[in-house]
Amino acid sequence: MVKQMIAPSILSAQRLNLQADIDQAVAAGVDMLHIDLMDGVFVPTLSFGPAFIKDIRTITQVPLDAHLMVCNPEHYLDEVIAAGADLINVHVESTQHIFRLIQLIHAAHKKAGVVLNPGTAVTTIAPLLATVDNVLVMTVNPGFGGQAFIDAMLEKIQQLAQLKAQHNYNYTIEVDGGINDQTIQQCAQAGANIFVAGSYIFDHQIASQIQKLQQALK
Ligand SMILES: O=C(CO)[C@@H](O)[C@H](O)COP(=O)(O)O
Ligand SMILES: [Co+2]
Repeated sequence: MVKQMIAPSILSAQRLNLQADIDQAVAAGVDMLHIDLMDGVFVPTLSFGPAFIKDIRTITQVPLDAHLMVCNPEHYLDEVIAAGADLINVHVESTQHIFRLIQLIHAAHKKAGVVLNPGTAVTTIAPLLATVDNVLVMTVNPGFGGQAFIDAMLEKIQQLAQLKAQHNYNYTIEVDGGINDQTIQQCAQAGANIFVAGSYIFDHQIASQIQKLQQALK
């Protein structure tokens, strides 16, 4: 049985009080921190760049999950690797050479994930499933925190779980967007193992929100 992991998305944390928010999340026992890189082109918003991952690396030992929402992810990969990300998630829609990127991430001894926008079918990444360590299913349209979970994504999670069981693949299934104490249960039942939550955690009392998510997974 794969471990269930909670990964707060620090996009929703207080920027001017980030270290305190991260410390609270880590003290509450989260498994990973999720960092959204946005370039204003692949998604209409700007967020953090690779240098930011490096800064976060200096304040915590918790594994770092880099979610690249950028065009030409190959331009940023070396920097993201050097910054200390542990899992690097690349959108299949963002590059013509997803396989090469997965190979480069593996060559750097990092975990490689492929991300699917809500409109992208699982069949698109069928040739990658034997190779990747993680499949990230976007459960909202990427670009913003605080959006509502798209229910139709549950079927995608189920498909990935079925394919994994059928072929004995090794990837984890991560969900990102609209995760709360209800949707986390639906995703877990569908077969997801890594749960990213931003606004649900950081818009309220951090420790108690994390506890509610942990409780919902029991
Ligand atoms: O990648 C993204 C958004 O594009 C996410 O990681 C968000 O940060 C999730 O925020 P919530 O939906 O949980 O508020
Ligand atoms: Co994300």
